[in-house]
Amino acid sequence: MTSTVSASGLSLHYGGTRALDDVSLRLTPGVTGLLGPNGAGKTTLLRVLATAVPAQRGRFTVLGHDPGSTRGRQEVRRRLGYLPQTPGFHPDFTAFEFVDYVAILKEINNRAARHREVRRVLDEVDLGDVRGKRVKKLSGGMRQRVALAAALVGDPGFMVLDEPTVGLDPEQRMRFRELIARAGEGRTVLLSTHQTEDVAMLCHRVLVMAGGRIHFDGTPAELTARAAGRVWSSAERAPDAKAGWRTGAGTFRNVGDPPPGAELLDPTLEDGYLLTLDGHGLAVTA
Ligand SMILES: Nc1ncnc2c1ncn2[C@@H]1O[C@H](COP(=O)(O)OP(=O)(O)OP(=O)(O)O)[C@@H](O)[C@H]1O
Repeated sequence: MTSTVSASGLSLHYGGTRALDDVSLRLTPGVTGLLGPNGAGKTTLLRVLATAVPAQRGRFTVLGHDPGSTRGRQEVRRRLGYLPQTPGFHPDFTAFEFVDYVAILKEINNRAARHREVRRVLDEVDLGDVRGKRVKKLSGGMRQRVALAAALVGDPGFMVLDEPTVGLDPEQRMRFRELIARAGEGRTVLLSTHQTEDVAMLCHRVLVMAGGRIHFDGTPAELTARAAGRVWSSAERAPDAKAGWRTGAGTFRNVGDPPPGAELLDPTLEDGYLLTLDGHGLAVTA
């Protein structure tokens, strides 16, 4: 399959901090999850790919356009939908006004066509009924949907979503998950998240970052399989486990290298993720 995004050797240092360190990747249609601990470099990678900040080294293309030139950057931005970690809402804007403002920035100059597009994307995220409400009056989940609607303006071929489900309650998160899945039908979405469950349920592919580098690039099933035979149950705390906690049933669930004869449990994607981080200077002991 042809890649929507193709990046090689992306690096970006802030003083002595290597926020991005020689990152290469290819993204294809569908939702790709980006997991990593705080400070891993996820937001930096997303900001570089969204052309919000230039990399100091390396290059990338989006749908064949190279943002290295002013013209190329413009072409990339026309094809991009970006939901940043903190969408800059003007609190007095209505949902319609905010999305319309983004549509103006996206250079949809014909007023009637633009307003049609704003209504279309608000309907797509099920906010058609509240488009006249002020953003500050909406719930957190609705506000995130307004931000998603803004990112959907102009039907972009590539979408970058930075922790869009953070702070949402389970019902809102589930609803948002449906919308992300819909957004990923036929288009390329890169989703940064701390929710391993979202990745397990939504993504056809997952990247794990730590220390500015990508340490895993594969399917969710492959990430889960990394923990096969490495999750076990015990009656007592297992001192050598990399992570372990007492479950509601009173037994311990451990991740790491089990002792002989241990009662093995089915691994989850989160187990595979924790084991991937191990060995990259990150403690995973609970
Ligand atoms: N503008 C900046 N100036 C200096 N350091 C920065 C800046 N932005 C990011 N960093 C540093 O770069 C590293 C990567 O940060 P980044 O925000 O990309 O991580 P992240 O994986 O998105 O983290 P989180 O999950 O907490 O959002 C961190 O060490 C961070 O402190």
